[in-house]
Formats: sequence, C-alpha cells, structure tokens
Amino acid sequence: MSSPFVVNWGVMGPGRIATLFVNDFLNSKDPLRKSVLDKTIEHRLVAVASSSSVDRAQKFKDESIHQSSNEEIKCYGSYDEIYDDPKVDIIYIATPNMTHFKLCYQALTHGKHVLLEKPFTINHRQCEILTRLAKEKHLFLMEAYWTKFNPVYREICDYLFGSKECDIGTIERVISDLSMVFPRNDPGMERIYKPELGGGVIMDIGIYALYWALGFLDKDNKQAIPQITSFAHNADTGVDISTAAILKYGNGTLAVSTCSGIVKNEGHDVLINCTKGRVIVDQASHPTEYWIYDNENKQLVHKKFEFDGEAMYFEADHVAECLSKGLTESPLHTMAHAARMSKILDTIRKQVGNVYSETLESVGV
Ligand SMILES: NC(=O)C1=CN([C@@H]2O[C@H](COP(=O)(O)OP(=O)(O)OC[C@H]3O[C@@H](n4cnc5c(N)ncnc54)[C@H](OP(=O)(O)O)[C@@H]3O)[C@@H](O)[C@H]2O)C=CC1
Ligand SMILES: O=C1OC[C@@H](O)[C@H](O)[C@H]1O
Repeated sequence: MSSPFVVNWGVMGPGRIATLFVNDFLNSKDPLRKSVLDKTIEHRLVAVASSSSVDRAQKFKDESIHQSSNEEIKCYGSYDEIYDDPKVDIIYIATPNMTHFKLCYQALTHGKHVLLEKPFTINHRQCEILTRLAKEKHLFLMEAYWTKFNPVYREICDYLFGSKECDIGTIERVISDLSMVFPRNDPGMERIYKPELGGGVIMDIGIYALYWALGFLDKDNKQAIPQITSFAHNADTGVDISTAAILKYGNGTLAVSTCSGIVKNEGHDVLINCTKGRVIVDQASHPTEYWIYDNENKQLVHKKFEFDGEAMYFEADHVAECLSKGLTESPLHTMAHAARMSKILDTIRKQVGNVYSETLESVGV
C-alpha cells in the first residue's frame, strides 16, 4: 500500500473556530471520511501561531488540541515566525475579518498555501488581489466556506444538478436564513458588533444564507450579478444586526436571504423551490438533515446525518485532496465564487450603511 499524502497544517489565530476545525480534522472518525480512512490523505498539525504571545499558542496546543501526541506542534508568539517554518505546507487563517487580507497576502508571499476563514476579505478589491497573487505563485487558496463540503449540501447538488434521480424540475427560488442571538455583553462576540473588526451579521452569518442562494441559483457564476435590494437594523455601533436581502436574477429566479444576531431561528433555514417540488434544509451553516417533496406534498427523500464532530473535517479533507492533486483552487468552491460573494457583500453593506474605515477597506499590506 502506498503511503498517505500528508498535509502539514499551520494555524494562525488560536481562537474559537481554530479549536473546532483542528480537533475535527485530527480526531473525527466519521466513516464518510473515505480518503482519511483508506489512508490516501493524512492531516498533521505542525505549528500554531498567536499574535499576542507564545503562551497563548502553547495553551492552544496543551489544552485545546486533543490527540495522543502533541509533541511535533511548534508554538510561535508571532505570525511572522510561522511563515518561515519549512514544515508548514498550508496555513489556516482563523483571525478576525479585518486581518484576513494582510495575513493571507503575507502567507502567500512567503510561499504558503492558504485556507482563509470566511468572509474571505473585507471587500472585492482585496479578494481580487489575493486571487491574483495565489495564481502568480501557483499556490492553493480557498475561502473556508465549510458548508459546501457538508454531505447535505453535496447530496442536494447531486439531486438538483445531476447524478441522483429525483425529478423536481428546475430551481425557481431560494429562501434562506441564518439567525442566532449574539449577546451584546459577551466578550467572545465583540467581533460581531465592532466595525473596526469588520463586524456586522451579513459578514458573519448572512454569508451562509447568501451562499445557498448563489450556490443553487447560479452554481457556476454564469449569471449576471443579480439586482440586490437590502435592508437592515443596525446596532448602536453602526454595523448591521438584523438584515434582509432580495436578489433578483436576470433569468427570472429570485432569492430572499436573511440573517439576524438578535433572534434565534429554530425553524428550517433553507427552502429551495423548484417547478415540480421543493427541498428543505434544517440549518444553513451546519446542515444535518434535508427533505425533498414533490408538488403534491409527497416526500421523495429524507436524510439525516450524525456527524462525528463539527463536520468541518469535510472541508479539511477536500483541501488535502486538492493539494494531493497539485490543484491551486478547489473545483467546488472556486475563487470566482468567493469573488462573486465579496461583490454582493460590498453592495449589501453599502445599501444598509455598514461602513468600515478606509484602513479596513484599503489594499495596503
Ligand atoms: N467557519 C466557521 O464556522 C466560523 C468561522 N469564523 C470566522 O473565523 C474568524 C475568527 O473567529 P473566531 O474564532 O470566532 O474568533 P476568536 O476571537 O475566537 O479568535 C480569533 C483569534 O484571532 C487572533 N487575533 C489576531 N488579531 C486579533 C485582533 N486584532 N483581535 C482579536 N483577535 C485577534 C487571536 O489570537 P492571537 O492574538 O493569540 O493570535 C484570536 O484568538 C472570523 O473571521 C470568523 O468569521 C468564526 C466562527 C465560525
Ligand atoms: O461562521 C460562523 O458560524 C457560526 C457562528 O456562530 C459564528 O459567529 C460565525 O462566524
């Protein structure tokens, strides 16, 4: 048997999501992880960098990462050091939104592949620059939009775009929501409320609701940019905190995407209306269950998954598979998808008055 393709990960920003992501790809025993189970690929965490102190990186290694041996993980007290670590193949950047552009630019400049947390950048201009840089340097670059690799998302694509049988016609409309309460006094949620960190719910969770619309109404970015009308209630800090956007495509299809940080939605987050039926999904960012009905309300498909962990390992495995094939972009979540989203987010932020400083919007590095 040939040896696995090993991906040596470095992490920048040892916070909440980095903890979930890394433990997921190191530890999940989900039988759906075929390429890990058959040892085609293997993930290793080899370095962690904190911008504030080496102790924070060390604490992440000692207390947050759960695996039998953590010995080979290097800890750094600055981001600069991880760029020069020759063992690191790819850097997972899990820092607040306003740092994404600069840190990703630096990582690519130092010859590292990058998986960059969502939202990819503060604006479309920054997204274009990073995409160009990765191409020039022949490096892998992807926005960490993990939902696209979740089996729920993948199976619905199979039903609606091809390989699985279920004739519910063509897609006409997508209604999607992601809403959860972000307590104003929770220090862990500061990044949502602060414009100086690139806050606002459209950038944080609205992106998930919007990606269902873009992913199903315009899978390959072939449509013209939709007409967009959006409204929001903004927090006292100026960022949007409850937001609704309508997207009207030239081909007659429509999306309504909403998000809120002040109400919780326990209902079904996603509805995809087709000419002969509909698809319903339980949750927009972390789906576990979906249903397909025909127009007579007959249930054609119902599937519920039990994941071993957060289901972020599907994204990590996809990245590893791309790297093993020498790809510089994901075929499923291309940089064109991230670019289209960044344009749409620019428009919505402008319409709802979520205005960031010139420094955040700048392309200086
Ligand atoms: N894919 C997903 O499901 C999720 C994605 N995210 C995305 O991940 C990113 C990080 O979110 P999350 O993990 O919740 O955030 P946290 O605040 O928990 O962690 C962010 C980390 O970034 C580092 N950092 C660097 N510069 C700063 C700064 N100026 N202020 C604060 N922290 C800084 C900190 O580590 P140190 O200073 O030690 O380097 C910190 O631990 C965001 O872009 C968010 O949109 C968030 C949650 C879920
Ligand atoms: O990406 C995310 O998904 C889950 C939310 O809790 C979080 O705020 C957001 O960043």
